[in-house]
Amino acid sequence: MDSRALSRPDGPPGGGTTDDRPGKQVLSGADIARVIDRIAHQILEKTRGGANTVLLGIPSRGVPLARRLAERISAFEGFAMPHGSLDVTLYRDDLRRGGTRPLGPTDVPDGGVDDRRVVLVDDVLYSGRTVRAALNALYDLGRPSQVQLAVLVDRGHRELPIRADYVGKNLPTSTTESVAVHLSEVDGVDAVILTGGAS
Ligand SMILES: O=P(O)(O)OC[C@H]1O[C@H](OP(=O)(O)OP(=O)(O)O)[C@H](O)[C@@H]1O
Ligand SMILES: O=c1cc[nH]c(=O)[nH]1
Repeated sequence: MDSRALSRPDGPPGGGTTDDRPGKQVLSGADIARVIDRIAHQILEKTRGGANTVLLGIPSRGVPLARRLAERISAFEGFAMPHGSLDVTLYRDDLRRGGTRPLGPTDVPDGGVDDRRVVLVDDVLYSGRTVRAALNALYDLGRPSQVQLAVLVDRGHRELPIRADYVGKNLPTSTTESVAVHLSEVDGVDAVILTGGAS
């Protein structure tokens, strides 16, 4: 994510942030909670009640999102939804372009990924390069029966033939804008902020 703007979770809906920094709040904390509930229901519908399914979040913010989805699915259906994390750092296509990135956690639930449906979870879908890296990382762990993708925000501008199965919010953006997802587990607040664009 891009962290150039911050806002408290329940700022003015649809516009303005609750502090002085630039950016437009496109999802409040309450909006994010509703979106997670919706995606949790959609996952249940498209996975025959979550059968043989594992949620794997892509660090950083995909991990708490996967955990929240699993918690909501467990609350709705009364079973423990397996969830974990999948680091993609070593599979990124920009590794040789310099800069260092800390490794994130890979934590696969008991039973692994072989012959199971894996739902990858991330906060933002943009070029699709992170998801490409996640697919390579995943297939080094095993052979899932199916892979699906859930994202909180799809901002367009794909550079690879990748699409999400579950989208919290489709957000048309320009390439000069940035989408910053803030989650309480990482950032202390829940909000999605759009920054940048033509000045
Ligand atoms: O579709 P893409 O063009 O790959 O962009 C989307 C990715 O960019 C952000 O991650 P980032 O690499 O900024 O790391 P972070 O999750 O640690 O913030 C975001 O969390 C997605 O994973
Ligand atoms: O705007 C963007 C683009 C990629 N990743 C993000 O988190 N935000």
